[in-house]
Amino acid sequence: MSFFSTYLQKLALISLKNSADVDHNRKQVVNITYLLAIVVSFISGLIFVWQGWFSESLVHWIGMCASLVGFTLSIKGHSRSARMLLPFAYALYVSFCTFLFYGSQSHFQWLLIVLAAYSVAGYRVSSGKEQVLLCCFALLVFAFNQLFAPISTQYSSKDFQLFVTLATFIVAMMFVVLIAGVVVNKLRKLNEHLRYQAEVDELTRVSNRRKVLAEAVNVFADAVMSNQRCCFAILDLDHFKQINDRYGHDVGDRVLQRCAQVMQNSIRRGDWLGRYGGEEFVLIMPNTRLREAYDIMESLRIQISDLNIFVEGQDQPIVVTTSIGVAEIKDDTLRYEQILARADAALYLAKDNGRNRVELDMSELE
Ligand SMILES: Nc1nc2c(ncn2[C@@H]2O[C@H](COP(=O)(O)OP(=O)(O)OP(=O)(O)O)[C@@H](O)[C@H]2O)c(=O)[nH]1
Repeated sequence: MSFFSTYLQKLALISLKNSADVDHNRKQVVNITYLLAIVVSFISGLIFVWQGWFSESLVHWIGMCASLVGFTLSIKGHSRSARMLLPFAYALYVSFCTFLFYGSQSHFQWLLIVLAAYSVAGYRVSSGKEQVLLCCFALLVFAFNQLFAPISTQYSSKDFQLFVTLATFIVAMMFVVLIAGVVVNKLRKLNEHLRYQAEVDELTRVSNRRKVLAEAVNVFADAVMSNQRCCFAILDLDHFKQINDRYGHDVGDRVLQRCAQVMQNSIRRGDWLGRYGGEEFVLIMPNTRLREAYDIMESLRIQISDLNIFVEGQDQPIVVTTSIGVAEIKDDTLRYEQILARADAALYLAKDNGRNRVELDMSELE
């Protein structure tokens, strides 16, 4: 079932690959509904041919052609026409089959329930009126079939009706599963997108201040509970204002991006890097002693100072340096903000001592 649903969903995405279209999921629902209609009418047509009911099988082939037309319209971009055609083609096909072949006792008319699910997932939330109309339409057609279709016909033996009932249940179930899959997928992607927006700094693509400070709380709590060490470092690019003033804000942005990239590439698994604000970054290093943190920061400082950033219109590359302050958790540290404050004090020291250097929190060295 999941194998089938994966391939059906992929097929439904034929025309939608790489689409940034906001209607992406609704189109996918329309395509899935058409594909299911194609499969149902095709299998029904084959069964009728196998039974020797050649002329009767025409109803199924016409149903299949109508579904193919709708699917083609949908993938060619005529979404509105495809969306409008579907309920009518579907209702006509179900009614013809119920009246002419299966009879109301086969429960084939229950396939109309698919239109209710389709009205929810295939239309915009703002199209409430259309959705209600479609549900009413499905209900009316269902009632019409239930009340006026013959209970059985010459084609529908008891066994055949049982087969149609089971097939109807399976198709309706598959449809609901596929549509639920589309909706859940959409919600998952939306959730991921919102989380990305909430946690990632747009310019540098590293964690933003909110996210990295949330991780600082976790790392600090873990360190306290497991009686382990952890270090926080604050990194600040030197004389960044001059870069902005000399080369412009856009170039300043590029410099920030390149430096963030270097930092991101050189941090260890389990470390957390985030943009603290402006040209300042914070690095959280769990389970790390001050000396080890110093070595890591020293290596990072050298990598940044070795960066030659070429920009258009400039013969000489831009060279940027960074000052870094590092502090370690202490036995009497009660809140993570205390480590950050000590790292900040060490950073000021690095600036005061001439920049492009790493300074450790002095209180640790006493
Ligand atoms: N291009 C760019 N500039 C930024 C961004 N955020 C902050 N800045 C700039 O970063 C500069 C920071 O300047 P200062 O705080 O004076 O620090 P500095 O020039 O780096 O000097 P020191 O830190 O003392 O070495 C300001 O000019 C801000 O406008 C940003 O996202 N993009």
